[in-house]
Amino acid sequence: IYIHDEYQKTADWLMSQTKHRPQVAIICGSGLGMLADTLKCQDSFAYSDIPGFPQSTVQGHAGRLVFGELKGKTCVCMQGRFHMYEGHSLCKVVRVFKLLGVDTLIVTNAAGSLADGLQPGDIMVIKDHVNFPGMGGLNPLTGPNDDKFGPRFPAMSGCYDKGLRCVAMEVAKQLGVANIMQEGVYAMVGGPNFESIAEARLLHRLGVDAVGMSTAPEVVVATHCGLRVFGLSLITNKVVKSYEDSESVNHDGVLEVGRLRSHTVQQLVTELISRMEINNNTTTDNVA
Ligand SMILES: O=P(O)(O)O[C@@H]1C[C@H](O)[C@@H](CO)O1
Ligand SMILES: Nc1nc2[nH]cnc2c(=O)[nH]1
Repeated sequence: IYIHDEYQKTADWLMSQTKHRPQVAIICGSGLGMLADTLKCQDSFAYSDIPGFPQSTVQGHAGRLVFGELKGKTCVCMQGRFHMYEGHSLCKVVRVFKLLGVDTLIVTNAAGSLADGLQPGDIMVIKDHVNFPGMGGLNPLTGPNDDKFGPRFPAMSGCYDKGLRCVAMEVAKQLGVANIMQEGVYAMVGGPNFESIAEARLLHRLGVDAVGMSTAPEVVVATHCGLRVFGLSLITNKVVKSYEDSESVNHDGVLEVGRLRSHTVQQLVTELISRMEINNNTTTDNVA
């Protein structure tokens, strides 16, 4: 879907099918979809039944949109995301969430670590990103700008909300997992292949802490239309940076670490949502 009226049709269809009016949208990363199962009073829709929605094709991404309540907040959860490497035009479904009245977007992903201090199983709160495809012109905001959503030239400094990052660190302390959590910079590459050693070394030298194949386009679209954003990466593997290292990464291993840590990620996100203050977005500031 590309134009405002089409996003609106999708939003209207969803609002005709569910009484939930979400304040928070959550996009679940590889192996982290279990979060959606914890929503209370659920209404859920297969992507294939939602007018205008693309299909999710990757193992570990169920392809369901789940509405429900979490700690007194109404949420909508994408159990399955759309990746550029699946051949989707860069994902703008976040705009549907804006039209549903969502105030805050939470994104999670699985990522490989380049930083020495980040081990598999650690959680990285995303402080900032490098959108490699976006910088090269594969940007979801390419094309005529729709002023109803946001400005032609949106700023991206501060796109990962500082207040929410602070709350997340407090929550980690409260849950006793502060030792596995730190802030860092996420870089998106196009995928679907994992990094060559030379690419890994390049990313490391550029100051990237974790690398993955998603998130940045979603955050760009969300920031463009005025949503507040929180993001976290579950570190599922170390990116191989040495020619002496015989290890190699694979998607099953990524999903396995997701399974091992999904409960912790779920607790963190749930507690963060419980503590967050919501600005009522039913008047949708940027959206006419
Ligand atoms: O949807 P996310 O970004 O969590 O998925 C990551 C990147 C690839 O899609 C996949 C590789 O294992 O996991
Ligand atoms: N690009 C990339 N994506 C990932 N997703 C999970 N692990 C990795 C990784 O090592 N590299």
